[in-house]
Amino acid sequence: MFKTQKFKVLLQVTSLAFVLGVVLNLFLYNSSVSSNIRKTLSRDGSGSLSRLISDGDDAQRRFPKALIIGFSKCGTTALRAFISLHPDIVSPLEEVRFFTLNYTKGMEWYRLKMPPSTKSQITIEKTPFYIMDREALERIREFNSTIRLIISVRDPIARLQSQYAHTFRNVLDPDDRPSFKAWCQGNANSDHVVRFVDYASHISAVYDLFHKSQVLVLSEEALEMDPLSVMKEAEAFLGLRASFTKYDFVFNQEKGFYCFNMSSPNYPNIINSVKLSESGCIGGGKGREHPEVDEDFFQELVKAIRPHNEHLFSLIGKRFDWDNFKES
Ligand SMILES: Nc1ncnc2c1ncn2[C@@H]1O[C@H](COP(=O)(O)OS(=O)(=O)O)[C@@H](OP(=O)(O)O)[C@H]1O
Repeated sequence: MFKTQKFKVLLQVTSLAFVLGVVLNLFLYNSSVSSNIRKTLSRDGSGSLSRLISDGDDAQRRFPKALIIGFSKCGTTALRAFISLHPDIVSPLEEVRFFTLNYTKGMEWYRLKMPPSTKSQITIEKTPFYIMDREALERIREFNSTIRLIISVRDPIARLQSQYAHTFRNVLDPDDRPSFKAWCQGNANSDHVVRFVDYASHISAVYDLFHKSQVLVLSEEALEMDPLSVMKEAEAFLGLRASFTKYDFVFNQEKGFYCFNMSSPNYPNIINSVKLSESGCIGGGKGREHPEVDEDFFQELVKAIRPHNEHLFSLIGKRFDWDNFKES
């Protein structure tokens, strides 16, 4: 009898020790997961810790559910940066170029390029060259046929000027670089130039592969003039809760475009995931001076490009009132 009681006590003590051990282990495991997340975040700075912790510890690197696929020189950097203000968006700082240059590195390589996110957040990646590459678009469809795609377009002549300014950004002496006209005609022959700004042909390829409802086409001009409206459009398109406000953006006279308002409640969401100047503007050589275009060549470009613009407007069912194409 005495022996049985002793055995029971022993059994109870052992069970208690076992339960305590399990609880302690779970606690240690959880704190190590949290500290791993913290370390990951502080190392790559690619997400807001407070956002993740407040949403529980389900943070992990997840594949993008939305992509900004083009067009280069159409405000895609500002677009990605502004969207990242949203508390339910995370996005890698750099262009990953997975579906073009890095495809052979494999899906796991791609996933590990993404910042940690919670289940309720959406990861967005921007690589503006995807849209110019049919094979990349096919790979995206194979990756996720229901993915959301965001495309920004711009006045085609302004885009060409922006590309020229970017190409020769390090050639300071004008004698050392071709004129804008020579660059358009030589470096890239006229057909090539028209193809570069023929948004319709590239967007048609997107519509061949994805349902139109998965694709949002925005304009760089709208983003420049009224980022809040563009962000609200993107927010609705991505099915996000309404979080953008007029306090998120401030117009910077010196830069000539909207920058981040560092006092807005959403501002902490982009710290470390966007490269900013001290004034809260997007750096990286945006807003370079555009080259002059000689009048005859300008008219030639307008004539060659206008039909492609009309094709674009009928394809996407919306018009852009581009300065260089206004009928006088
Ligand atoms: N708010 C804000 N901040 C910074 N930049 C802005 C903004 N809105 C539009 N833009 C215009 O974006 C143009 C650069 O486009 P991208 O970012 O797509 O260029 S890139 O392809 O990634 O190099 C760049 O064009 P350029 O002015 O020709 O340099 C910017 O004018």
